[in-house]
Amino acid sequence: MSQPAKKVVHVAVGVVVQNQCVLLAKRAQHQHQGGLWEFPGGKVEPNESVAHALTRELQEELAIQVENCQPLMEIRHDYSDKSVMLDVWVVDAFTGEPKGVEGQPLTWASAAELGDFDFPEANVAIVEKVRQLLQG
Ligand SMILES: Nc1nc2c([nH]c(=O)n2[C@H]2C[C@H](O)[C@@H](COP(=O)(O)OP(=O)(O)OP(=O)(O)O)O2)c(=O)[nH]1
Ligand SMILES: [Mg+2]
Repeated sequence: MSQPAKKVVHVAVGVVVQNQCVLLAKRAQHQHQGGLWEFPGGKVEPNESVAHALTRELQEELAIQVENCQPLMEIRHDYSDKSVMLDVWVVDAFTGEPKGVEGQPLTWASAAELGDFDFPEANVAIVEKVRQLLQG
C-alpha cells in the first residue's frame, strides 16, 4: 500500500571553516538527534533562500555574520521519525567570534579530529567531504 508523502524538513547547514578547522556544535538533549554533534544551522523558512536561512541561523545560534558562503552538497535522509534535506554550505568568511548563544557547547575540529565526534546518521557523507576539504 502506498504511504502518504512524508514532509521533508529543509535545513540550511553551515560548514564554518577557519585555520583548517571546522566549527561543531552539540545538539541539546531535548532536540531531534539530541546529544550528537552537528554543523550549526536550522530550518529554511517558507519563501526564504537557503543562503538567507544560513546567515540568519548562524547569527541566531553563533552570533556570527556570514561574509561569504558557497554550496557544498545536499543530503536527503530519512530518520524513523523525520525526513530531512540538508543543504550544506561552506562558510569561509565571517565576522564575530562564535558563541553558543543557546548554551550549546562549541568546538573547532581538524580533519584528524573529526573521527572523535558522534554525528547524526545523515552526516556521514558530509563529514567525509569536510575531512577532504580541510586536508585540501
Ligand atoms: N543543523 C543541523 N541539523 C542537522 C544536522 N544533521 C542532521 O541530521 N540535522 C537534522 C536535525 C534536525 O532534525 C534538523 C535541523 O533542525 P534544527 O533543530 O537545527 O532546526 P532549527 O535550528 O531551525 O531549530 P528549531 O528551533 O526549529 O528546533 O536537521 C547537522 O549537521 N546540522
Ligand atoms: Mg539549529
